[in-house]
Amino acid sequence: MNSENTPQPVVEARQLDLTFETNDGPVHALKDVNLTIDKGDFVSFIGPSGCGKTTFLRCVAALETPTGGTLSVNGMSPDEARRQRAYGYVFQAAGLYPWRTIARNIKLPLEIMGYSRSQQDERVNDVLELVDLKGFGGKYPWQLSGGMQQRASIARALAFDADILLMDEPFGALDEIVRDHLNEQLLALWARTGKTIGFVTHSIPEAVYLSTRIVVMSPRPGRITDVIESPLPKERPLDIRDTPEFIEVAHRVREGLRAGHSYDD
Ligand SMILES: Nc1ncnc2c1ncn2[C@@H]1O[C@H](COP(=O)(O)OP(=O)(O)OP(=O)(O)O)[C@@H](O)[C@H]1O
Repeated sequence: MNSENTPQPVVEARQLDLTFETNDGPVHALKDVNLTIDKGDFVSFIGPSGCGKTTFLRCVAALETPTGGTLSVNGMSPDEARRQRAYGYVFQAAGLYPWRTIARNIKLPLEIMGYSRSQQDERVNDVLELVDLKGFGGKYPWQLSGGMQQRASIARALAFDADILLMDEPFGALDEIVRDHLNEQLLALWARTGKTIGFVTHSIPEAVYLSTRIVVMSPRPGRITDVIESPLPKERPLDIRDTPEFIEVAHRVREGLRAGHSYDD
């Protein structure tokens, strides 16, 4: 059998639990989370506020420590995977340093890691090209639009050429037209690089348009209520959103969200 077709698990969560102890008592952010993300998957996490989407991504990135269950990333503990630079992380806000040019923002983690000047320049050129920002390395963040800044922060997360990209609502603050454009570019980047992507969103169309699998979550305690395998082809022009297949998947996601939603909050 072709090894390309054999799923290779990248993230494996089994009975994952995380309870935060707070002054108001324990908060059960994740309960019994079982999920496998395979190499090359594009997995979106969707669910109401507080259902643990960010917490799950942060566990994968070793930014939080689960209180129960097991979690492995590339067959290692999340901590080991972090030391090996297994992933890049894109936050909700672009978070670029205003006093550094775009190129020097991207270089910062590479400088800290001791990359040579020529390696840094090479990586910066490569990632700026990947996010379609060639020629903007010398600009300061304030000289770029919000969408371009968010692309620059994706470029920074790609600087190490990690196989896994974790993205926490990266386009949430952008208007819909810009978001559509970035969604298209992200899909093209994913197709070109074959990276494994974990993506948090509140938008049903965004989740359905981007993902190979959609993980629907529900709060109190934060848990997975549905995992939807997308039947859509890998090639996805924006107008795929008008097809019956797309509308059907979106409908299933909406039903899943409704089932897990309490309107009493
Ligand atoms: N460091 C923390 N200490 C205490 N409670 C926390 C902490 N981080 C998250 N929580 C709580 O854990 C729950 C899950 O939070 P999380 O941020 O993962 O949700 P989310 O689904 O990403 O929400 P949103 O869509 O609003 O970003 C929430 O009830 C939140 O208040």
